[in-house]
Amino acid sequence: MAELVFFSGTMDCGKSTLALQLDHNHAARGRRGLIFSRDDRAGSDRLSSRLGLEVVAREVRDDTDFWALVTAEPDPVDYLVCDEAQFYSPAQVEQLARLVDETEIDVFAFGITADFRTRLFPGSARLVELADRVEVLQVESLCWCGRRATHNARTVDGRMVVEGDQVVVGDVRAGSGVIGYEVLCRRHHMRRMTTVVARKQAAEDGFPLDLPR
Ligand SMILES: Nc1ncnc2c1ncn2[C@@H]1O[C@H](COP(=O)(O)OP(=O)(O)O)[C@@H](O)[C@H]1O
Ligand SMILES: Cc1cn([C@H]2C[C@H](O)[C@@H](COP(=O)(O)O)O2)c(=O)[nH]c1=O
Repeated sequence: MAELVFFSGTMDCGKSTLALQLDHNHAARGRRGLIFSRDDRAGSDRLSSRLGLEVVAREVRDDTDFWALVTAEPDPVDYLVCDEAQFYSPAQVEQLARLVDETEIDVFAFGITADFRTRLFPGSARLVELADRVEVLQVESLCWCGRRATHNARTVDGRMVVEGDQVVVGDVRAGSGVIGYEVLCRRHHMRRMTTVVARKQAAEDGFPLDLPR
C-alpha cells in the first residue's frame, strides 16, 4: 500500500541527506523515482545536502500540478521525493495525496514544520493533516545550551529577528548583515537568546561561555 510520509525536523537536522539516501536505496532496487524541490539553497532544480551531496531535481513552482505532471509521465513512476515541502501550497500537497491514493505512488516529503515565528507553513500544515505518517528525524540538531533544538530562529548578525516575510531562503551559517538562521530549544527561542546573545550576556555576568563561533 502506497504512503504519503512527511519527514520533518528543524533546519539542519539531515532531511535532505535522508531524502538522497532514501532515493538511492529505492533506485538501487530498480524503483523509478522523481525528485522535486523548491528554492533549495544551492539554486533552482537542485536537491542539496550539507554533507556535500547534490542532485538535479525538478523545481516546484506556484503553477506546478503534481497530478498532471506525474500522470503524464511516459514510464511508470514508483515514488516521489519532495524536498523543501514546507514551500509547497496546500493544493499541491492535496495533489500528492491523490497520487498516493489513486495511483499507488509512494510520496516521501521532507520539510520544516514551522517558520521563524513558530507558525506552521501552509504546506506543512496540510502535510500534517493528510500524511499517513509524520516522521520526526532521529538526528537531533542541538541548541547552543545542549538541549534538543525544536525551533528555527531567523537572525541578522546572530541576533533574532521577528519581523519579515515567511519565506526567506537562507542557511544556518550566514555572513554579517545577511539573514541567517539558528536552531534553538523552545526556551531560548522564546527568550530570543541566540548563541551571540548568550555569549554576550555570560561575558557581562563574568562567566564567559565557551561556545563555538
Ligand atoms: N562536516 C560534517 N560532518 C558530519 N556531518 C555533517 C557535516 N556537516 C553537516 N553534517 C550533518 O548534516 C546535517 C545537515 O544535513 P542536511 O540534509 O543539509 O539538513 P536539512 O536538510 O535538515 O537542513 C547536520 O545535522 C549534520 O548531522
Ligand atoms: C525558519 C524558516 C526557514 N526558511 C527557509 C530557510 C531555508 O532556505 C529553508 C529550510 O531549509 P533546510 O534544508 O531545512 O535547512 O527554509 C524560511 O523561508 N522561513 C523560515 O521562517
